[in-house]
Amino acid sequence: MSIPAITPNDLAELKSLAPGLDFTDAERQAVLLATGTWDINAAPGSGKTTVLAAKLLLHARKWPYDQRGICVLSHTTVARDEIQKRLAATPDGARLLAYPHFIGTIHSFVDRFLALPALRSSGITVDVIDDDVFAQKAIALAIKNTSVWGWAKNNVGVKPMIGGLVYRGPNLELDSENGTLPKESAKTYPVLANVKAELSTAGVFRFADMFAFAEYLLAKCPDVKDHLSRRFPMVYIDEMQDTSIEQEALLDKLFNASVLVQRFGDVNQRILSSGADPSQLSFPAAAALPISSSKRFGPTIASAVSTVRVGGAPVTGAAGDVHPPMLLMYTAARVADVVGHFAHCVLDRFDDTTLHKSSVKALCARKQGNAETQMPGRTLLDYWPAYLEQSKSGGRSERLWALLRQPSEPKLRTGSMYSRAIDVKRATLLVLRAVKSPHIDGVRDGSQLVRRLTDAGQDSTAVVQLFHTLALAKDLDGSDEGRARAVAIFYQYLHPLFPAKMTLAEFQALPVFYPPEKEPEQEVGQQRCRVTKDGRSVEVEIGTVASMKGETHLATLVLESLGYPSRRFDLQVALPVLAGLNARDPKMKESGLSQFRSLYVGMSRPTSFLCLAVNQARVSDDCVAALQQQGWAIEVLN
Ligand SMILES: Nc1ncnc2c1ncn2[C@@H]1O[C@H](COP(=O)(O)OP(=O)(O)OP(=O)(O)O)[C@@H](O)[C@H]1O
Repeated sequence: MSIPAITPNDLAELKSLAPGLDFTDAERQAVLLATGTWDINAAPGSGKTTVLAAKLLLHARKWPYDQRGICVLSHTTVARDEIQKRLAATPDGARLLAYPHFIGTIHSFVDRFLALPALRSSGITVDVIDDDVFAQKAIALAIKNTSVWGWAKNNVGVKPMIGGLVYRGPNLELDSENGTLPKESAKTYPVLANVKAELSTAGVFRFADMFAFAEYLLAKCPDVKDHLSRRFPMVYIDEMQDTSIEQEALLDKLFNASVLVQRFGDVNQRILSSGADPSQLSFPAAAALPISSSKRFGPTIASAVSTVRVGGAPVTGAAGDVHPPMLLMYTAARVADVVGHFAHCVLDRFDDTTLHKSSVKALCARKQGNAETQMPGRTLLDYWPAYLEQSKSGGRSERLWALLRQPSEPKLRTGSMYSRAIDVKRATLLVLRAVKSPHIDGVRDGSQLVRRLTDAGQDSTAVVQLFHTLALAKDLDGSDEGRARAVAIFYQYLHPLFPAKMTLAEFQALPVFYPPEKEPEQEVGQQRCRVTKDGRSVEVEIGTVASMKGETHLATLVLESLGYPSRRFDLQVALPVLAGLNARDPKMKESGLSQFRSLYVGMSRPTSFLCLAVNQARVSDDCVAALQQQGWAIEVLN
């Protein structure tokens, strides 16, 4: 089946189809004109999605089939929406948004064309496909069985394993995404198999189940592959670097050799699918087409970013240099001031008009971890102790005063009683843990507290009263007086649960009650730091590298972190490479390479100002001198 080629004449039309965008360089032209199956390995800020959307626009103008379409697959709905938005801007492009074409995530493609038909043909109606919902229901069902309940009580890994129950492969074999199943001969195995079967009948699934049902259909009906290949003679895949080995294996089974597949991605930005060995992935093919120039930043940032790449050609900067990059060295005692200091540097460099138009962010590869023997600068929590992402997996705050904070705005207080209740229960659990109460062994979640105390024959009335009191109390966290009041409240209601002989003075001195490191007014939110200087303000958003993938910032602060499992500090290893003192170890293990890829993503976000923060104890004088010679600004925070 022939697909009309895009010609140099078509490219000329891009001037009017995509005004303001520049596709005149040889690399972008080669990608736009490429027919056949190709990989496109494109640098950060090169506008991968822009080139892909331009190519689709040109296809749309001459697409000859009304029963056969173009299939565009992405990983995230953000990328899908971006492509759809660009196509919707022209009448030709808008035609690609409907039958016979498909633009969507790999998951939605698998659901629509394979998994849901397979389930329907087995008489199963889907109620919900959601990992969290599944996990909750699976655990609740499984622990009704006394053997499982007892097992889960003694082993913290059991519940996540049950929550992760999933089907794998064409034979729908039972497995778990979060742990190892018991042996089939174990008495708990049939219980888990029944839980999975029961939830399947009720239509409750995990996302990954859909891949297994897709494989099931492909094995049962081999002609599905030919059918899909006829329907979609041209396939584009965006964000290819984030494809897992399982997804890649499935994609291979979907289309036959007649289909032209073009895959866009950046091998250096592969940071989401952890655990897999990237060398097993086929992207990018040896003969990939490059787009090596970034439209985001200038040559200086480009050269810094290039030094931490793990493969491919160096990125070049097609925009202009704005400010020299900066190395900010801090002493251990000042680690919590790094973000604020960076904010001052930003205020010194940019006017208010520029600041209003764009974002300023601080990012770190690692959110939290326990490596107490190492010097600060280990995780995001060292730099910004208030940072706690309420992650989907249900991780909750470990900081007492953040949990007890009541929004000052009455509007925000109404309707949030549920989450307030969760927070005060968690706070109570933290206090009972801090006193080493003998009654809370194995309690991991504040909401289990009352039940577990009752089961243990304790009177939990006072604990319930404490929850009520804390939920309604105001201003407990913001001042010494408020915090003293909170400590007194805890003591009043909880002291019967304390170990014998604990005095009030000992209780008051517990580290759990230490005041927060930052004054609350400096914390705009858990993930924002606002700094005011000479009447001007800037807000720095704080997050992990993974949460800021794909973004463009005005200024970016990259915070050093300790890798796991490498147990090495990312910038400590990377700075001598950046400074040109030594090359990256060619035998570096995957754990180290993944840290370099995170740095690559983080350092390639800013248009105008890149700052790297590192503990002064981990940088050599030679390194500082070499960076200075390259034009880097150096600051010390001590
Ligand atoms: N062809 C182009 N001409 C002019 N500007 C462009 C072009 N392509 C992209 N840009 C601009 O360059 C910047 C970076 O683009 P974009 O974020 O799409 O790149 P990306 O390849 O997705 O980056 P990353 O992989 O780092 O997330 C944006 O400000 C975008 O508007």
